[in-house]
Amino acid sequence: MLALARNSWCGQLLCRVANIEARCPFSKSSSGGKQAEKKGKYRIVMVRHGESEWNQKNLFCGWFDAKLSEKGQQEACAAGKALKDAKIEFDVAHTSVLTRAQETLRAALKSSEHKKIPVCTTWRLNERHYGGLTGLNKAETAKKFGEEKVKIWRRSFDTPPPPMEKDHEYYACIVEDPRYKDQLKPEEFPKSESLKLTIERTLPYWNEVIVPQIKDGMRVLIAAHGNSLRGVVKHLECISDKDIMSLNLPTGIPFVYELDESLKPLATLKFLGDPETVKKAMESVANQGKAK
Ligand SMILES: O=C(O)[C@@H](CO)OP(=O)(O)O
Repeated sequence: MLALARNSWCGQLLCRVANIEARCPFSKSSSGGKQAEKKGKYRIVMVRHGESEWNQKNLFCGWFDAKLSEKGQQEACAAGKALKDAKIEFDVAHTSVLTRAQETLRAALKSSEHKKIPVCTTWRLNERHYGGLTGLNKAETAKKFGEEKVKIWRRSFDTPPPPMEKDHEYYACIVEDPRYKDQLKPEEFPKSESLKLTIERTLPYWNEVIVPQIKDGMRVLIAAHGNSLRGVVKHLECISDKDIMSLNLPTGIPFVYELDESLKPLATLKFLGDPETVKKAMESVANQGKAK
């Protein structure tokens, strides 16, 4: 059994949990139309953190622990309001080790006036590690290396960015962060991660911790990151390696999956937000990698 969860409450659950086979029978033809409104046997809600200070500066962030910007705080509060308006409640929440995801979770639960719930924290939900690109400006990087190259680094399925070497400006503050002490040995830290590598470390947590909770009837909220959540979405909807390139999750807008008894989504993800705003927010994430 993988020692995945830091929180002892989650640890207890892990001991009860056997490996659960991943299934992905979802097909695009079952999405949209009236099906999108259908209520599933289970439901899962996810939210990408609100805008971070490094999102605001358009810097590759990855495992650097940027805080939420003021706009990000507001987005997190708005996410909570959207959850409250939709009358969605939770029994447990999962988040990453990184402050921007934890702050988002806290602010969303607070603004939705939610009761206190257990929160499980794991590095497995962290943003993908941006390696040597960490701290670089995305638009300047596109100017230097070309937009196509930056798109491959940002969105391709299996091309990792260049590795973060030990002399990198942000290497020490990541590897020496005491919050990883009981989760990762120094040699286990990624040097950079593609989406494929991110999925390989996120899915065991999904399968062994989150899936059993959902099947136990718990109402689960995940507050995490653009790419760790793209991995979960890819898995749930069986999106191809090629098609996943065009999915850009907006900051701070919760999305919902209604799931059947085998955790197959009844429809594609449904954002709790006005469609035009969601569309613009997704385009703006995609455009961050353009040379300006
Ligand atoms: O910089 C990052 O860590 C991520 C998310 O903010 O960026 P991108 O959208 O380029 O994958």
